[in-house]
Amino acid sequence: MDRPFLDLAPCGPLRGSLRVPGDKSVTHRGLMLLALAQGEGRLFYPLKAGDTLSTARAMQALGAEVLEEGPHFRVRGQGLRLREPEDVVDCGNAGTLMRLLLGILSGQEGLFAVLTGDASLRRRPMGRVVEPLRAMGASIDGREGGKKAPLAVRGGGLKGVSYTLPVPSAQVKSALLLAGLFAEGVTEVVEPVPTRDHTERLFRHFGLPLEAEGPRVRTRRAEPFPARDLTVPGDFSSAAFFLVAALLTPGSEVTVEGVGLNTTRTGLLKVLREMGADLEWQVVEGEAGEPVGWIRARYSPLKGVSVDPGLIPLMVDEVPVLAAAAAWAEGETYIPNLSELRVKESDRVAAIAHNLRALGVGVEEGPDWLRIQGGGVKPGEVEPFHDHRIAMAFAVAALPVGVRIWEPHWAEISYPGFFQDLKRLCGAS
Ligand SMILES: O=C(O)C1=C[C@@H](OP(=O)(O)O)[C@@H](O)[C@H](O)C1
Ligand SMILES: C=C(OP(=O)(O)O)C(=O)O
Repeated sequence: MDRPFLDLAPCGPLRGSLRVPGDKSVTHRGLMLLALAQGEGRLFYPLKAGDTLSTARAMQALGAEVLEEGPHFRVRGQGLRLREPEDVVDCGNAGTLMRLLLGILSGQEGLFAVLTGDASLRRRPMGRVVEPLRAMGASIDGREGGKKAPLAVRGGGLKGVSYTLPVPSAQVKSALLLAGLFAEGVTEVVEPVPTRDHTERLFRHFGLPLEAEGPRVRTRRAEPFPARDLTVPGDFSSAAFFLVAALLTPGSEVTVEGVGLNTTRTGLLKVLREMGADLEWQVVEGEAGEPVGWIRARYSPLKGVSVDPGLIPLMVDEVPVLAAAAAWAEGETYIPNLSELRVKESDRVAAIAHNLRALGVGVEEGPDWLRIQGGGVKPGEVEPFHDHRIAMAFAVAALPVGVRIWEPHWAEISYPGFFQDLKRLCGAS
């Protein structure tokens, strides 16, 4: 069978400004919380992409109304009580959807639901949410004793627990906090390493119970709560591709506007600055408790660095595009603490190493680290391994020399229109 591909010509300087699509994490959570609210609320500028459309469909299957109004969504919630779905709920490619929804469904008294997903999602570890949810009293079963989807949930009977996250994961934290809204007593999550805090900010936006004290976050059983409109900031993870593209293409200057600048997401900015990047940013306003502003990137000769392992959870989805920057830097870049990347949409450590080699870049791969020899890339072919971030990051890595990208449509999981935006900024038609 013919596989689709996209040939990108070498890109000249990138110039201009853009707005990237809405934040994926906030869109997933906004749809879920509006589905649990009472009455109607609008989600302004949400991400409408593969992953978040899976969430919209899932919440509809659970009884919420989700209507498109131009670029926005209008959601009519079910209150805290969802409807039993008539069929298996398909979470597509979205880990965030499956894990957070497991938390919500565990709390639904008597409701039965089965969650599945695509081949990638069915390979990903679900034991990390199933185990602590079972400790709260949830009844969940699935493949490999509940470690893999499809997973069947019979909701109800939850009691709060205190749970210390064994791996830094905002998805696990969020699943437990959502379950905690339906549990007797207090549910506490302790995170030794901070992760993105969108769930906590949205709990506050909707007036849901939340106490945060250092590494501890607590919630308790929620009373029915009214819907409230919510504006989604631009996705920092999507902006990152254009920032790095500008940094490594001579003569470039790109400004991304209206982008989320939550510091639990922007670890990449620190690493790039340390590499010598000419980057400026400013918070201009707050939306739904999230800081929003602009970021400007100008072409900069970069140098290799040894990345602080503590920054990885604050840039977990940006490691592929950091590898693109490292490929163009002078000298070696060492990126540690990557074990979580092995269980994303693809094994991203292996996918990064494969594509760097395909572009003529020296790379060594360890169990949880990468060592990349900078100095530029050669024209070649990019294999996304069915992973949106790999497709986009390596389009960026090869931008100055041109590249063939196999199955470019994977980008639509988080960024429909990515290649059009890239071509526009490159001055191509
Ligand atoms: O909570 C979220 O919205 C996300 C958390 C991260 O996953 P983990 O919780 O597995 O680290 C991230 O990789 C994913 O893209 C989105
Ligand atoms: C890991 C990602 O998403 P998810 O876990 O929701 O599939 C991602 O978007 O890079």
